[in-house]
Amino acid sequence: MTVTRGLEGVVATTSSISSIIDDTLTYVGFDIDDLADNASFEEVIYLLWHRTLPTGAQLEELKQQLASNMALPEEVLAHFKMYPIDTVHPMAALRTAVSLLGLYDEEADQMDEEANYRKAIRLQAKMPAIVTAFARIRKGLEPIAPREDLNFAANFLYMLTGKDPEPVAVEAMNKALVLHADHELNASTFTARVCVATLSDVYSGVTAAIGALKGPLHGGANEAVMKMLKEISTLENVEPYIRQKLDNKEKIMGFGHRVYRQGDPRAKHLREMSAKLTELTGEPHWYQMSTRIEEIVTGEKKLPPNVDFYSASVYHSLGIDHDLFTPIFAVSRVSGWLAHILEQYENNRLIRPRAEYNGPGKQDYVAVELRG
Ligand SMILES: CC(=O)SCCNC(=O)CCNC(=O)[C@H](O)C(C)(C)COP(=O)(O)OP(=O)(O)OC[C@H]1O[C@@H](n2cnc3c(N)ncnc32)[C@H](O)[C@@H]1OP(=O)(O)O
Ligand SMILES: O=C([O-])CC(=O)C(=O)O
Repeated sequence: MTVTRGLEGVVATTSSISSIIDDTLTYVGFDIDDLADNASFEEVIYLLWHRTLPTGAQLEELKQQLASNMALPEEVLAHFKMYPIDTVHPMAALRTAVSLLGLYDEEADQMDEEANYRKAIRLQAKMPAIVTAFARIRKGLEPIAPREDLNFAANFLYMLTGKDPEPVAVEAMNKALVLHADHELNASTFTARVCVATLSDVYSGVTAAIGALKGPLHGGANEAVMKMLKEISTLENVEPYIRQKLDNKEKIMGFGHRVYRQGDPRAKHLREMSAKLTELTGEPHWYQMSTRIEEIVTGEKKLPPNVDFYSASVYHSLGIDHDLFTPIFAVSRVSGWLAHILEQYENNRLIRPRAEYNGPGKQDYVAVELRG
């Protein structure tokens, strides 16, 4: 047996959703740069689920379906109020809430294509409501109902704060959602596909994927980047802090990637947004520290920043609590997970690799009373 640790380079499926070829990312053949500059997140959801951009009428229909499915069942809101809110991470709350939603969806175990599509709409729509409701309830605030007149990005910000969001904030949030929507067979998407390849249900697939995204080697890195920036705290402190980490062979969060070699094409969009938003909020030091970190890490280790690095200072500038950064990633990436789940069902085969055994050789059973 040949063991490929971390399945590096292993091609486990075909997919028509997104591709990474020579460090270029496309969704259904559309370059991520083109989509980041021009597309709404709702258009991207449609693209990932239907493999074509929507007509005006199709887009309106999807927007309406999303807006009208955003509200959460009372049972889920009541559940949040029972959590030990001082210790629960919002990603854990999100994971549990998605699993819980499945209990209140009468179609949860209905496996035909139409029912699965309806569940995809409901889950996509409810993710921002879950994240924002939990964020408010833990502060003793009431959740805010979504507004049908706002787009997806604006609704997220509105449900979080209760205020009409500034156009610049909506634009940034929309772009961040577009950039995070899908990424070929990353760890959380693979997790979702493994789960539903047993013919388990959509809620189980998304719950499993949230668990995988939570880790700091994957989506959890964006929160870890902000923690690092806060620890560094001044521009002068960047160099000694980063050099000490590198000397200790510690990883710098937000750098490196399993697939990209020259760089993550999404990072430059987030870098630009970080420059603009930190200037607008009067906190340009977050951007200045970030670019200095980038100079040192790319210089010393030849490791470029990934999508998580500049998203930290972008979300911070939007006034978002740092432990909500990874849940926001999930609010976007659920579009990709759902596309992959539906694609997996279309042409399913159980995913079951092998392990090379390296434990003890053959042993004889000894009764418990005779064991030393
Ligand atoms: C949305 C996303 O999931 S993007 C990724 C988000 N994760 C992070 O930002 C966490 C930091 N980065 C990492 O841990 C890694 O680069 C990963 C997990 C993204 C990719 O991991 P892998 O492909 O398994 O690479 P691996 O961890 O084996 O690293 C290869 C080498 O580069 C080094 N390296 C990789 N990333 C970093 C980093 N961020 N800082 C310092 N060194 C690093 C490793 O120490 C290793 O060095 P060695 O060969 O001398 O031992
Ligand atoms: O593809 C990966 O391994 C991680 C990543 O960048 C993503 O999921 O967006």
